[in-house]
This record gives sequence, C-alpha cells and structure tokens, in this order.
Amino acid sequence: MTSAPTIPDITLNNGVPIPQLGFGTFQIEPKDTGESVLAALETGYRHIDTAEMYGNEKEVGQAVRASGLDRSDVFVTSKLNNGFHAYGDALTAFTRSLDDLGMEYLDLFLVHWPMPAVGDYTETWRAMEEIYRSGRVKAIGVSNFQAAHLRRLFEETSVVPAVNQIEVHPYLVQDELRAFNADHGIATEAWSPIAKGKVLHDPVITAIAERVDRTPAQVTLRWALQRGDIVFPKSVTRSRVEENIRLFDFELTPEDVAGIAALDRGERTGPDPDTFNWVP
Ligand SMILES: NC(=O)C1=CN([C@@H]2O[C@H](COP(=O)(O)OP(=O)(O)OC[C@H]3O[C@@H](n4cnc5c(N)ncnc54)[C@H](OP(=O)(O)O)[C@@H]3O)[C@@H](O)[C@H]2O)C=CC1
Ligand SMILES: O=C(O)C(=O)[C@@H](O)[C@H](O)C(=O)CO
Repeated sequence: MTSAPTIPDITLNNGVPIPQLGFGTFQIEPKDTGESVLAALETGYRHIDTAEMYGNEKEVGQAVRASGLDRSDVFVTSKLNNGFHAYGDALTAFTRSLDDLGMEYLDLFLVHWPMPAVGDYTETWRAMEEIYRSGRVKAIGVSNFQAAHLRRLFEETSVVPAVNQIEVHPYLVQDELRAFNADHGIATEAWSPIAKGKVLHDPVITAIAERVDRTPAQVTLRWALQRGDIVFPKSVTRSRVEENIRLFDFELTPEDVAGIAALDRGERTGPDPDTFNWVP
C-alpha cells in the first residue's frame, strides 16, 4: 500500500494533542485484538480506543509493544467500567487498567457511562481528578454524558472534562450536545461513526461517494472529521482498516456536509445514557 497519511491532531483543553482519527476496539475478541491493533498501527493509526469493558486491554498493550513504536508515539484511551464508580473502586480500576495494558501511563481515561440511577458520578469524577493529579494520565474525560450530567460536574467539581465520547453518526448527529461540549471547551469524540455499518447504503451517502470516487465509509468518516469530531472506526478486516485511514486526500463540500447532517433521525445504535445502568 501507499505511505501512511498524516493524521491531524486536535488540541485538548489542557494542551494535550490527540490524533483526530483513531482505531476502535469494541467487540474485537481478545484472540483477534493483537493482530487487529497491530494492523492498525502498521497502517499508520496512532490512537487506540479501548475500555475495561471490552476485555482486550492486555492484548492492546501487547500490540502496542509488538509494533516497535515508542509508547509516546501512540495515544491510548481506556475507560472506567460501570461497576467501579465508587471513589476507591475507581482508583483501583485505573491502576488495574494500567497493569493490564502494561503501561506506565494512559493518554486519556474516561468515565464510560454516567449511570445516573445507580451512583453519584460526581464522586466518580473526583476520583478521576485524583488520578489526573497523580500524573499517570495525560487527560481525563467522560463518555455518554448528557448536558445535564456535565452541568452537575461543572457545579460540583474542579476539572472540566477534556472530551465527551458520545454516539454520533449521520442518523444521530447530536448537534445540540456537540455545541454544548464545544461551548465548554470539551472535544467531542464520535463513537460508532459509521453506525456499525447502518448508514453505508444510504442513498445520500452513496451518491456523494460515487461523485467523489470514495467509499461510503470514507465519505461518512470524512464528514465527521470536517465537523471537527474525533473518530475511531473499528474493523477486524485489514482492507477496511486501510480504507478507513484514507480520508485526507479529498474534501466534502459544505453542501455535502449539510446534506449528510440532514439525514438525522435521532436513531441510536447503542443504549440511551439517561437510562443505561448496566453493570457487567
Ligand atoms: N463510549 C462508548 O460507549 C462506545 C464507544 N465505542 C468506541 O467507538 C468505536 C467504533 O464504534 P463501533 O461500535 O465499533 O462501530 P463502527 O461505527 O466503527 O462500525 C464498526 C462496524 O463496521 C464495519 N466496518 C468498518 N469499516 C468498514 C468499512 N470501511 N466498510 C464497511 N464496513 C465497515 C466493521 O466490520 P468488521 O470489523 O467486520 O470489518 C464493524 O462491523 C468502538 O470500537 C469503540 O472503541 C463504541 C460504542 C460505544
Ligand atoms: O462499546 C462501548 O463502549 C459500550 O459501552 C457498549 O458496549 C455498550 O455498553 C453497549 O452497547 C451495551 O449493549
């Protein structure tokens, strides 16, 4: 294949740079994780998104080491699982994630879900602040937080999250929450950016793909990048891993971007953060 493209960085609210395109690892079996993450790193990805919930942190860490890249050249995110929201549990879970990854530090650690009916996420966030102060993570953030959850953090805690990782794709454009994040200096990370494949046969997207001579996945990912979001598509298929990084040699018009955003139908592929209270 041709040489790896240069992936632009976004600067987080504490000055830490994060590659705007990364590689997602949800539903990659531990036995397949090493090969998939290594393929991504070989292809040029330098940002890996994992989570304790995914059960593949050990294999992600092994792949980063096997790549031969310097640890400092790979941006690694993990997430606090839902059963560990109590203060002390969160501290222990973070150390366990580091141990499982075999790393001295994380680039980004997120509260995976707010779990509003189960516990108090402000207590969890105070533990995140302590982890941040320990210097073992470069940035802390949240995932699946609604504006109301963030407002409580602003009122009752000190550190503004660096990112909010939320479900965003053409069928769930989340413009209100994305604008709220931006207004507070929080970067939006868009999970399931191709809606797990559901948007790839949409006629609006396939027509643009045909015109610009790219695939529907490339058009959808490019749309997210042009809107300023951070994305990390997942694939265990080498050709798709290569396809999904080839986003930096074409551009969508403002009309394309607006036309794809108009596909919004408020459709989630995953759980609703206001009611999701599942503890694995
Ligand atoms: N914070 C949170 O709550 C959540 C975070 N995430 C994060 O976001 C990442 C991405 O989201 P995810 O849910 O995995 O879904 P994606 O939107 O990335 O879609 C992944 C699916 O699309 C397929 N696919 C990938 N690339 C292509 C392509 N070019 N053409 C056709 N099909 C393709 C994959 O198949 P195959 O693998 O077979 O090639 C897989 O079935 C996750 O891996 C995870 O890191 C996801 C969900 C929730
Ligand atoms: O992938 C993630 O990060 C998730 O949180 C999802 O797995 C989510 O928990 C889910 O889809 C549960 O059915």
